[in-house]
Amino acid sequence: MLPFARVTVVGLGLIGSSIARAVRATMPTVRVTGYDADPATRLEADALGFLDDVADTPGAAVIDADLVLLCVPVGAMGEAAASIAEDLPTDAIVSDVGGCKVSVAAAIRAAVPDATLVPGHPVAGTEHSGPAAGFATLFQGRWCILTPDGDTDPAAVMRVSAFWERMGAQVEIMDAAHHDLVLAVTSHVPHLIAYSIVGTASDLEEVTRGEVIKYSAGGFRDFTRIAASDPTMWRDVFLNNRAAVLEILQRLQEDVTMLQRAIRWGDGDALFDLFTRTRAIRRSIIEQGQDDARADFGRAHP
Ligand SMILES: NC(=O)C1=CN([C@@H]2O[C@H](COP(=O)(O)OP(=O)(O)OC[C@H]3O[C@@H](n4cnc5c(N)ncnc54)[C@H](O)[C@@H]3O)[C@@H](O)[C@H]2O)C=CC1
Ligand SMILES: O=C(O)C(=O)Cc1ccc(O)cc1
Repeated sequence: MLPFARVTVVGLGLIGSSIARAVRATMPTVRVTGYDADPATRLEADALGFLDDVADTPGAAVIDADLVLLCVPVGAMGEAAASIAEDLPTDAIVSDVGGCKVSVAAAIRAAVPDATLVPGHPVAGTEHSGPAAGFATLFQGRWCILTPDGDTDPAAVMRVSAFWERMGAQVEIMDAAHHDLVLAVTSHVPHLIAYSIVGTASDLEEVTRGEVIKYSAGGFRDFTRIAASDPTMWRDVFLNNRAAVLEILQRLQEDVTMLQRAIRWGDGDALFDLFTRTRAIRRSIIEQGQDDARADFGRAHP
């Protein structure tokens, strides 16, 4: 039996449009309605044809939904939830896909205090955004982390889990604060490092931009992919996962200082030991089958 019959996606970008496509591919009898605050995006989504209906207002989009998925930037979650509050059916489940969970759950909860809320985060994505960038297989073999609070109806959590599993994801239930710390280490700070190194390279006066592009082989090229990620989305992630990101950045700074000392004092053993340890981590990721040509990010254990 299907967990939901009428799903509404609010925010029709990379993730929202991928969910709509994945539902069509894996649960073809489920009706998917979409809404986006940007009229041009609504038109584009309609033309791409991955929805059964494109609504003109948020209220019309949710009026008979049994699952509403908020797929907007983290900083817009409260506003998006408020826009559906009046028309949300009392028995509908509200979920989201935001990359940080504590602040997002609080913003949604404040806007729809009586709704059944099952916050989520599919740990799957790309550096692209918008409705044309989505694809039906995005969540296959990837983790989706759900962060319900202790009071949430377990049946609602099970239905949202079943929904993600149908789309090929593997579900993990986690405390929201723990999610935010884990993702700060594995996703948020790595993105910050990429934004930072690509910015530094392009600012260097003695190296022309032309040379940066011409000689961007290997590692630097990988950083430029990450640093091409959506500016609105990532600004919001950093502003909404402040404490965890700052804690991990502090640790990183200490570790970089240690490397700086090792280089200054010619301590080759310290460098060699660290590089040996990090190589083993990469190898264990590959052995566990988490590597992927598209992106290494968030592949579920087999
Ligand atoms: N991009 C990625 O790789 C991943 C993103 N996420 C999360 O998914 C969410 C969406 O990200 P993307 O799909 O990549 O962004 P996107 O930029 O492709 O799409 C976001 C859409 O939300 C719309 N929007 C903004 N405010 C709105 C509002 N108040 N009401 C209705 N629509 C509104 C925008 O017009 C845009 O079309 C973010 O919270 C992000 O943290 C989660 C996993 C991966
Ligand atoms: O493209 C990549 O490498 C990513 O890291 C994708 C991604 C971006 C944001 C998320 O919250 C989850 C996954």
